[in-house]
Amino acid sequence: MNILTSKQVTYEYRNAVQTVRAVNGVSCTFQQGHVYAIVGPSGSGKTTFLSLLAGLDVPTSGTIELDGESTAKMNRDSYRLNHVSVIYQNFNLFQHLTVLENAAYPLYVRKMPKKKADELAAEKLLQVGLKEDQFKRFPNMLSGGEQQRVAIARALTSGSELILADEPTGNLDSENSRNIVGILQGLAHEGNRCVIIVTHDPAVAEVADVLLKMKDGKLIH
Ligand SMILES: Nc1ncnc2c1ncn2[C@@H]1O[C@H](COP(=O)(O)OP(=O)(O)OP(=O)(O)O)[C@@H](O)[C@H]1O
Repeated sequence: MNILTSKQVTYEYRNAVQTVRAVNGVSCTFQQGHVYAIVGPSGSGKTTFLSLLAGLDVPTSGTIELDGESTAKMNRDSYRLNHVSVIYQNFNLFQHLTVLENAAYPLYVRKMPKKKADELAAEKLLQVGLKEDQFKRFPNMLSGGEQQRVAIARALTSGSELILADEPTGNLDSENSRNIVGILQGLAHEGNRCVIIVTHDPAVAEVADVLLKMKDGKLIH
């Protein structure tokens, strides 16, 4: 079943001197239960397209629909909170919260009792290969790859039906990378989520159910 649809989506970055058309008339559909990899050369518009799907930016023209309803008509905060989980290239962890609190954050927002939220978050942190003695640390006391795994654990606790990830294996060694790819694949195939990954990593592209190739802001076949 289609969960997300991009219809003729275009996005332009504009400033006083120039306009950059980063995404140019992209139409495609995304289904639950599938892993999608968006690949393409640097500057081809992958991250911009992902941020449009995530509701972080609004298309200059065209529409993005969730279950047939235009996201432009929805409250953007509630779209992001209730439907989408994003794993950012730069992790976007809260520096003043511990590793455990970062992973549990989506559950705190949903008013789950702290003890239960922390238990669930701990489970996800262990799943992505973090160790219990790291749970009370702050993000700046972890390596880049460890921070990336905290960001992935946070996406796992959120339970969102859409998981969008920008280079989720970018800072990981091959063993951790395989583990994360397996988790993302499991979320799609067993958890029936829709997983969309922007990647330069051939190992990720290889396991994707659908490969979307971008060039100069367009999807190519
Ligand atoms: N804030 C911005 N202002 C102006 N132009 C931008 C901005 N961000 C990105 N661009 C331009 O938009 C185009 C698409 O960028 P985007 O980051 O989406 O590409 P990408 O395929 O994700 O690249 P990479 O693989 O290097 O991360 C590029 O030409 C880029 O220079």
